[in-house]
Amino acid sequence: MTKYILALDQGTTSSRAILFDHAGRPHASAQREFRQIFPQPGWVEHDANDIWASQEGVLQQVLRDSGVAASDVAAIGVTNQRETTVLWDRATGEPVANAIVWQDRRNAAYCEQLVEQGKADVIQRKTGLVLDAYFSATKLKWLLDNVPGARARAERGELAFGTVDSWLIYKMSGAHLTDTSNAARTMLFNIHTLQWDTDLLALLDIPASLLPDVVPSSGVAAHTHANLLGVSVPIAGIAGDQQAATFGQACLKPGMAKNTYGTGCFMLMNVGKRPLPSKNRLLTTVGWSLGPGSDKTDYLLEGSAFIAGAAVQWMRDGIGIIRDSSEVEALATSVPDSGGLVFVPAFAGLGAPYWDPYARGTLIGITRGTGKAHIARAALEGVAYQNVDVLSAMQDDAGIALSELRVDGGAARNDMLMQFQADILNVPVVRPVVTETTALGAAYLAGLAVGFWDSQEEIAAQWQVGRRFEPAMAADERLTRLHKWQRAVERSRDWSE
Ligand SMILES: Nc1ncnc2c1ncn2[C@@H]1O[C@H](COP(=O)(O)OP(=O)(O)O)[C@@H](O)[C@H]1O
Ligand SMILES: O=P(O)(O)OC[C@H](O)CO
Repeated sequence: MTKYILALDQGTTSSRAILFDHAGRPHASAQREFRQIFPQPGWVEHDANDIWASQEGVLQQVLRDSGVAASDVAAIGVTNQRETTVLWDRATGEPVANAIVWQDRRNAAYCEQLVEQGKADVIQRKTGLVLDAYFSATKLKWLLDNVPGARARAERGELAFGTVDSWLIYKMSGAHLTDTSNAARTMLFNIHTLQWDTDLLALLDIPASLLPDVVPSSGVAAHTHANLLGVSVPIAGIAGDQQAATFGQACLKPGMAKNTYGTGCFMLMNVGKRPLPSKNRLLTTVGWSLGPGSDKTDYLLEGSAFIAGAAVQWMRDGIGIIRDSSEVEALATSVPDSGGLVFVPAFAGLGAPYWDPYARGTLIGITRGTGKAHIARAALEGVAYQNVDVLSAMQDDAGIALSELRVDGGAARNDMLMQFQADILNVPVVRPVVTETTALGAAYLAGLAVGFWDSQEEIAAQWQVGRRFEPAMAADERLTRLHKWQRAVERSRDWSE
């Protein structure tokens, strides 16, 4: 039997390749950063060729460095930064423009026009999404309307659109497809019928010929070109990174939730086999489809905060109060508290449940005694406070109280942040042994499809607690702090003009 599943994790700032063994443990990994392009304030782009070059580079490197033969890889799982929009020429395989990244806000005004035209309700009903520039649809429309000749070429059937999963799979195999979890992030996909929605395509003037075929998240979808690895390997798992992390955290039953602390923070809760509409401006999204049809599909509720680890990066690169992200914990714990300072990390507006693109980062309560340690502490606390708003919206929507929150992502290695998160949520926070849960989720989806793993029960049994953080804050202190946080949030809102 083949020995490994190879997961490709294409994130916002880096591409990773990880080989997983039967126990669901990482055997070897490789990672490469790639270029971020900021052409104007609020715009964020990637060169899709850089994305592919970095991903192919780590794919080859992990096999070379570990000495694992491609013939020992049972299948490939692909997981990716979501919503980021790639448009390429079917004949040459060349992108027609830079990819527009999920963080890009260039279409905020157009989205407001759609809201004014009363389109938000129909969009939420069909797609589960809050009408926002975050999703792919308005990014694709922008490319068609602004890249010279693109619309005419699209109408002649010469171009292909895809999220990053589609782009990577096209480069590896020539197939043009995506899975239900990624399709659900385009704002063009009906999450009830699991098909592209013709009304939304018409509303946004998007030719259907651009779109990839939609396949289940687990299932042999394509095979790699033989010249990529010397042998052809099945591509058998595909999922957006946050959905993959939810699967990798084995949140396989309704009511189970995880939070990933990367650049941003993404909390997702399994709500079962039916999409649950949110009354609190959270997103309803496809988690994964283990086969065709909605009875094989798990749905999730999602709340995102756009800034988490990025606040730590800012303290390192922007104001230079730390030299390395790992120093933030020692600095923050060098003071007993934040000295009354509150930090709302709304650098890119506020995500769920506020959806305020005009909010901005706010540091309030500065006194003569405020020092850099207080700023570090307030920043970590601010990352955690944002999740209180998201979790209370989620518990209200789902009608349940969470029994524990599973956590992962680069900033989840920060023990102070995790303890404060447990305290302020009043919910136990649990960090697993394997924290590469995004890649692991993609590996599980691929491995289930080719019989490398047999069942979801086997996967759930592999999940192991690394460390558990129990809430230890008195209720009155928590409420006092949350009240102060709410006041700070109000001051951060509606700031940018
Ligand atoms: N010890 C730490 N404490 C807090 N944040 C950290 C720590 N180490 C890394 N980070 C943050 O984690 C983020 C990287 O996590 P990762 O999961 O790789 O993110 P992404 O997938 O979004 O690129 C960075 O923003 C970094 O600032
Ligand atoms: O690349 P990440 O890990 O920051 O994830 C980005 C999300 O998929 C955006 O929706």
